Amino acid sequence: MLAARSFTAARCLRSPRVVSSFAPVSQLRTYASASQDPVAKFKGQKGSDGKYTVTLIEGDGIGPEISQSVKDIFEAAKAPVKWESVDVTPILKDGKTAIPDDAIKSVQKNYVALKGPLATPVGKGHVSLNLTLRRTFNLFANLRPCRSIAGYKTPYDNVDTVLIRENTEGEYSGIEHVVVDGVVQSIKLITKEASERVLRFAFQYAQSINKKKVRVVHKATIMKMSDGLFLNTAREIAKDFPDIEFDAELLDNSCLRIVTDPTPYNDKVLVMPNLYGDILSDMCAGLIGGLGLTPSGNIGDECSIFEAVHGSAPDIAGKGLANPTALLLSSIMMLQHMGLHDHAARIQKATFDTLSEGKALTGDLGGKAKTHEYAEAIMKRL
Ligand SMILES: NC(=O)C1=CN([C@@H]2O[C@H](COP(=O)(O)OP(=O)(O)OC[C@H]3O[C@@H](n4cnc5c(N)ncnc54)[C@H](O)[C@@H]3O)[C@@H](O)[C@H]2O)C=CC1
Ligand SMILES: O=C(O)CCC(=O)C(=O)O
Ligand SMILES: [Mg+2]
Repeated sequence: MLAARSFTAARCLRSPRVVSSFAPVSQLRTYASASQDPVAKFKGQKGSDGKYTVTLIEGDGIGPEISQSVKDIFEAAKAPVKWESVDVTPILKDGKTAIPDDAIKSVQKNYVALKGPLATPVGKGHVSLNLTLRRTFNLFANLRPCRSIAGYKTPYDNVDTVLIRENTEGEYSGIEHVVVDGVVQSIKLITKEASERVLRFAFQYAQSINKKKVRVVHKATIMKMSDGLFLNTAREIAKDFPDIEFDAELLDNSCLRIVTDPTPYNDKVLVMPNLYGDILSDMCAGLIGGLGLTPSGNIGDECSIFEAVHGSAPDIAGKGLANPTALLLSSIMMLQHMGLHDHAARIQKATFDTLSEGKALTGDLGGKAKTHEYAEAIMKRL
């Protein structure tokens, strides 16, 4: 018997219309009732000025620069969004790193946030605020689509991977301690409940974008109990989705095969524990031109936070060199999630047209344009 809080197939998508190459998240009805449906929620949120308030966490490093581009492009596109900027400088609560209350209230009130990258100190210092946000809001699935950009040449022209990463536990549970001097233990926590939640999301998502296969990526050969639980839960969930073909592959083999030829992965949704998804999503970004291009959505039942796959890029921060596309595509996923499909489609078309024209590319894509010049080229097309 699966956990009582599990989602049923009846709660999943009702409208499988795919409107864009990225994530039509709003078409997934993983919500118990219409009152929990994000699109219904957002309709109720429309202000008297016709705009929706969205929480904005600008982030560190290149975060403010790429956030500015998104804000400028949204304004030029007349997207009905009002930004509510919040500070997530961590506070200590009962000796643990926590997000300030004002930021939490803002995301809870608005149901949706766009987030720039947040830097995590290596070793000593606060724990990852990215992971803290995901756990704070129970954002159980991290959806990371990665698709070739038409006109931008890479060794593969037709990459179209969709990776879904368990987002609240696994290797990133943050449970570490010194056993004795010189011996440290780090616990990989896998629960059936969290596994079931993200796996069911993966099957529903596959249906919504017309992918016929779901593949679990794992190392249950080595981590027999933890990855074994994830894999066995997947086998159980798969029975509820007879129209979707299910299989499994070992992580190391997946890495080899994807970089050798990603094409066989185009008809699949890949779902996996936290660490594997973190690594594989950067690897997939490398197949299409780098981290400047890949978006993501942290999806929860109550609220969702959209962000790029990349980090704060300290090596190029403050120089106007950052590519804002990844955050912009994340904001397009966010608009789709809110049911604002027309605005999403317009901004997406202007972005892809600018990229394929190739005249105003940022340095990571071999161009000379500054962050704002690339953004202006997109705005001219709106
Ligand atoms: N979700 C998040 O907020 C994430 C935060 N981080 C944090 O970011 C910090 C830096 O991590 P790194 O390992 O350096 O990874 P990173 O993703 O920040 O950068 C890796 C490489 O990609 C380039 N790059 C990344 N985004 C780019 C963009 N938009 N345009 C052009 N080039 C771009 C960087 O210049 C760098 O050479 C760390 O403190 C890490 O904890 C890392 C990954 C995700
Ligand atoms: O939180 C961090 O420092 C890194 C997180 C990360 O790499 C990711 O979410 O992809
Ligand atoms: Mg990462």
